[in-house]
Amino acid sequence: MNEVNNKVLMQTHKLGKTFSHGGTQQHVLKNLDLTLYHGDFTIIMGSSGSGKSTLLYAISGMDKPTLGEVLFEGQDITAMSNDQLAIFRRKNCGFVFQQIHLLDSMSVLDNVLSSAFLVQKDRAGAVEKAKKLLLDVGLDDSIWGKFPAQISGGEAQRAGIIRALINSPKAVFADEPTGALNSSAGLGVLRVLTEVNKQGQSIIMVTHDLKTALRGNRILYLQDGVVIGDLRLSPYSEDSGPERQQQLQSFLTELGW
Ligand SMILES: Nc1ncnc2c1ncn2[C@@H]1O[C@H](COP(=O)(O)OP(=O)(O)OP(=O)(O)O)[C@@H](O)[C@H]1O
Repeated sequence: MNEVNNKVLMQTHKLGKTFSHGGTQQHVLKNLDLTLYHGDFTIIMGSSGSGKSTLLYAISGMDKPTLGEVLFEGQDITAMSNDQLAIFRRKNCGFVFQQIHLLDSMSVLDNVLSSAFLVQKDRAGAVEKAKKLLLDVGLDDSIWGKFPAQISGGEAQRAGIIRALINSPKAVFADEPTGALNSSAGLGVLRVLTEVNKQGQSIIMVTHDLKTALRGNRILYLQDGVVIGDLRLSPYSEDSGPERQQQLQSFLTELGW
């Protein structure tokens, strides 16, 4: 499916983000014109401080850019009020961060349902969907009633992903989602993301890690707030050959990664 994705999910026009530190201005994103497509697993790479997270927050409506526009399916989200943005995000976006913040006072299932009930009117349907998705990521009913303090980091991250997916968002935004996990838990998380992307879920993910980036079918490379590289790869599969890794490695090496 991913090879022919050409339906525009979002576009940025002359996107800019500037932070002020005392009297000094830091231009972190500079005049970015970018088009992202439905169904893609888009990876954002680049050196530390190049503006990856800032870009992710600006295009997902988590933060307001200083200049320019972000059009999400043609709708200018930069023109929205904070209240409109909050509703927009709830309906259209799922978020997965390095540190998953499940609510400590709620069980795993209730954490997922707390997101679902904000949007979905059919409560019984939402419960059924939550259980199915949790099962799909290997979290069975022995986990559903547990509290965050009683589960592992990998289990919490998978529950966090289901919370991000429960409202069938148009885009999932992930910032180093495996960064805090050991390699086997990280692999579990990547498998889930790969699987939902195969089913058509658009994902935009920031990562430093080559193995993680290999999951994507489009790699954007950011340097000093500008996209200087844009690579298309075939969709990931478990038996993707070494050429795919070689292709990504050469792309990154050429850009000075
Ligand atoms: N809220 C903020 N206030 C002030 N400066 C910020 C803020 N957020 C980010 N910055 C600055 O913007 C620059 C880019 O930060 P950003 O987190 O986007 O980079 P990154 O590429 O994601 O880095 P890393 O790979 O290290 O996470 C950094 O110099 C950072 O200090």
